[in-house]
Amino acid sequence: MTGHTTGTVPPTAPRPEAAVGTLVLVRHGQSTTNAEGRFTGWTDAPLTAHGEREALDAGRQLAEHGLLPEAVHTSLLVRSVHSAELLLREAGRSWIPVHRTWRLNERQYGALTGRRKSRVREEAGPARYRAWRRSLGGVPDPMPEEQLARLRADPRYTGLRPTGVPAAESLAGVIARVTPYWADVLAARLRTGSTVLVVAHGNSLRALAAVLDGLSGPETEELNIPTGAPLRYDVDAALRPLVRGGRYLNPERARAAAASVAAEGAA
Ligand SMILES: O=C(O)[C@@H](CO)OP(=O)(O)O
Repeated sequence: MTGHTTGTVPPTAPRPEAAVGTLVLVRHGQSTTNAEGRFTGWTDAPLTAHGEREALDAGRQLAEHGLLPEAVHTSLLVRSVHSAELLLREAGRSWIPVHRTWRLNERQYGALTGRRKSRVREEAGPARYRAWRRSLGGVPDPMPEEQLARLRADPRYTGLRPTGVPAAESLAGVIARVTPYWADVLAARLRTGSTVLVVAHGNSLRALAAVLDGLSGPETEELNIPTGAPLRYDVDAALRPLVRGGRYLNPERARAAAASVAAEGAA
């Protein structure tokens, strides 16, 4: 594994003039369940070798663009934690402060957790499958009790009491839990002129983008975020993105990969 060492530390690139802070969003690298085409949600799935390479590559891209974060925010799920570690090692920024929160966790996919997307689509039909997967309000059936009890007993979720781990979530629910983290933590850091990195999940990042860009329901439904592709948002003093939707550091790769995410389950 390579990494930047003293002497090869890349320079910080200047921000566009109107920008106050920079937010970089990265979805974790490919996980084993992504590779198998299964819903993952709040379960822990390790990165595949390909996913590790994606995380390293994201770190290289950040370094090449002089995008050097001053802090990183991850979920409590290991695919996000490990991706951030690999990325930061490669970017020469392993030493920056780390903040972890359940608010950035993937959507709780309830009864769909662990199920093959193609099978669910076949059983439920494309319209219900799409509503569960991409609409704002679609909530899958609750997670079976035993599985939910195990998740609720996980020490990493002690901080969630008294409301507890949800049995299933809609994207609107994810937006509701991500919004306070945006307003109280991320926005506050960006206002001080920081470059802030968030390494999280397809749906928690869709939620964050929906808040940042003020996306409509249909726009949110169309949004798909590929693994390991850094998405840069420069924000002005009112924390509005200078470019709506942000800019992928590698737009061509990101466009193709987002189309594959959208098509998951249909092949
Ligand atoms: O399975 C999941 O938890 C998510 C992200 O991988 O899937 P989807 O993209 O279908 O929302």
